[in-house]
Amino acid sequence: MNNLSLIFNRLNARAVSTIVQDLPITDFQVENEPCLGYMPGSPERKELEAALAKYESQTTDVPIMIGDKEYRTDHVRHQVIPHNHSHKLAQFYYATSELVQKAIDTAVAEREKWERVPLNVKFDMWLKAADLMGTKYRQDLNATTMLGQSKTVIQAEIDSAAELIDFLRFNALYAKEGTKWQPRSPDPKVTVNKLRLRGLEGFVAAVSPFNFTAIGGNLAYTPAMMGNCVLWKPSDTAILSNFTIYKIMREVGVPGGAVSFIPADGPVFGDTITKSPHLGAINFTGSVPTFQRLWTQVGQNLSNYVSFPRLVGECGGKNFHLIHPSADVTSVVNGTIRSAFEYCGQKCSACSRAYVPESLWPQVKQGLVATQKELKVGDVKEYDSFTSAVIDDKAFKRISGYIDHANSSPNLTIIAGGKYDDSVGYFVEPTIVETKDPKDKIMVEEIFGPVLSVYVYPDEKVDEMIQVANTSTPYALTGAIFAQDEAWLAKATDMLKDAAGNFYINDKSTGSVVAQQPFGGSRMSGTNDKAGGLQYALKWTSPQAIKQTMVPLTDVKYPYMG
Ligand SMILES: NC(=O)c1ccc[n+]([C@@H]2O[C@H](COP(=O)([O-])OP(=O)(O)OC[C@H]3O[C@@H](n4cnc5c(N)ncnc54)[C@H](O)[C@@H]3O)[C@@H](O)[C@H]2O)c1
Ligand SMILES: N[C@@H](CCC=O)C(=O)O
Repeated sequence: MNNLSLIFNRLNARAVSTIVQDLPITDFQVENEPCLGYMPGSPERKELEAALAKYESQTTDVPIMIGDKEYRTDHVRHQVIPHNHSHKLAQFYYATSELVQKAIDTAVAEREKWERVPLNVKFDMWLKAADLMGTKYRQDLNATTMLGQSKTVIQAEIDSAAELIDFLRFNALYAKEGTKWQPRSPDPKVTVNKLRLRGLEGFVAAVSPFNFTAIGGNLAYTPAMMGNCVLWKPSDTAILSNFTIYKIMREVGVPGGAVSFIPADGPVFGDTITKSPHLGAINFTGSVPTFQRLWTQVGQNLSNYVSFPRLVGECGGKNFHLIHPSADVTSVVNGTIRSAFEYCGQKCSACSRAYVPESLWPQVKQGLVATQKELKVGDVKEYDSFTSAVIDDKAFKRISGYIDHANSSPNLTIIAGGKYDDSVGYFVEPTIVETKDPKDKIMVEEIFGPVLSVYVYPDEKVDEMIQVANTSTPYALTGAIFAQDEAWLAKATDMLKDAAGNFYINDKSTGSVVAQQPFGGSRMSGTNDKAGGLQYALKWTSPQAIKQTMVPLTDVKYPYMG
C-alpha cells in the first residue's frame, strides 16, 4: 500500500472528525529560485549539454495520460524543433472527444478522494517537486524547453527552472497563509465559526499556451494543489517540456486521477469540456479569440452545469513603452531591445509599440539600430544566440505578414531587420518599424513576434501620448514609462492606472517574477487573476463557512415577546 492509500484510509476512518477539525498546517517559508549562470566550464552547463544531446538524439514518445493509464490514438502528431523544423523532437497523440470524456469521468470519480487529502500533504509534494525541479530534473526541463520551444539558455532557465519552481513553492506558501484567516467566534463557548477551503465540485480544465513551460505547470497544478481534479491540455508546441512536469509531479505522489495529461486538438477539447455538466472551472492562458470562444460556449451551456463554472483567462497584449523627453536613453534602448526581442517577442508582456519624443529620437534610433545589428538569431545551443526561431509555421506566416505590411505601407518604414526565412527553421529578424500613424494596425494588433513599432511625437504632445498609449488598443497587460521627471511620472502613473495590469517605471515591460510582480492584465488581456500572487491559489477553492453551536436552543420566542 503506498503512502497516499494510507492517507485515504486514515481519512475515511475519521471523516466525521475532519469536518470541523482540519489538520494543523505546518509552517514553512520559501525564497525565489535563483537563475544559474551557465558560464563556460560550469557544472550546470555540462549537465545542460548532456540533456540537450539526449533529447536531440531521440524522438520521445508522449502518451495521453488518464488516471494511471497511457493512451495512444491514430491521430499521431509531432513536436518539431522550431529552429530546425525537419527534426521531430516528440511524437504525441491527439485525444478523441471520447477520451476527453473518459478523463472527465475519471476526474469526477476521483475528486472526492483527492480533495480530502490534507493540504499539508499536498504542500509536501509540491515542495518536493520544486526541489527536484531545481536539482535532478532542472536540465531535463531546460533542454526540453530549449529544443521544443526554441528558448535560449537564459530564457529557458528563467522559465522552466526558476519561474516553475517559484510557482510551486509560492502557491503552497500563499495557500498556507490563506488557511490562517478564520472568521470571528466572539464567544467560542457558545458558537465556533470556521471557514474551510474546499476544491471546486466537478473538474477543472487547464488549457496552456506554448510560450512558458512554467505557465502550463501553474495552470494545471495550482488548482490540483487546492483539491481539484484537473484535465491539462498542453499546447502542441510545448508537449515535451509539459510532459516532463507531469512526470515529476507523478514521481512526488500526485495520483493519476488528480491530473490527466490530454494533448488534443483545441476545439475538440474545448467543445467536450464545455458540454460537460461537471465543468467546475477553466484555467486558460492563450489568445483572446480562444478564450472568447470558450467563454461563449460556457454561456451557451449555462443551464446544463451543476455549478457556475469559474473562468480564468490570461490573454494577449499590445504592450507599450512610453518615453518622456527627460528619460535616460541607455535604459530606454536596452530595456526596449530586451522587451521587444527576447524570446522573439513571444512573451505576452513583450513591448511592441513605443512612443518616443522627437528630441530623443536621433539617439534612441541610433541605439536601437546599432544594438539590433548585434543580436544573433541562431540555434539555441550556440551560447551567443540572442534569440532563435519563432514557434511554428502559423506564427511565421502571421509575423511575416506584418513585415510585408510594413514594406508596403507608405506610413511605415523598416529601420532595422525585416528579413525572414523558414527554409531550416522559422527565423524572423528582430525588426524595428517607424510609423507616422500611431493608430496603424501595427501599433494596435497583437503580433506576438519580434516586431517593434515606434511612433515619434513632438515633445510638447507628451501628455497627449499618455492618452494615445492608454486608448489605442483593446488590451491592458503590461506597459512601461521612462522619465527622470518625477512630477510627470506621477501624473502618467495616475492617468495610466487602467492601461496595464503590470506597470513598470524606468524598466522594461517584461520579466515579471513570481511573488514580486504578480502577473495579469485586464480589458481584453484577461481576467487579471494574478498568477504568482496571493489571490491565485485561493481562486481554486470554494470556501465553506461552518457555524457550530455549543449550547442548546431552548425556545422559539425572543425574550422581548414576554
Ligand atoms: N496574459 C498572460 O499571462 C499570457 C501568458 C502567456 C501567453 N499569453 C498569450 O497567449 C497567446 C499565445 O499562446 P498560444 O499561441 O499558445 O495561444 P492559443 O490561444 O493559440 O492557444 C492556447 C491554448 O489553447 C488551445 N486551444 C486552441 N483552441 C482551443 C479551443 N477552441 N478550445 C480549447 N482550447 C483551445 C491551444 O491548443 C493551446 O493549448 C498570446 O496571445 C499571448 O499573449 C498570455
Ligand atoms: N512572466 C512573463 C510573462 C508571461 C507571458 O508570456 C514576463 O513578464 O516576462
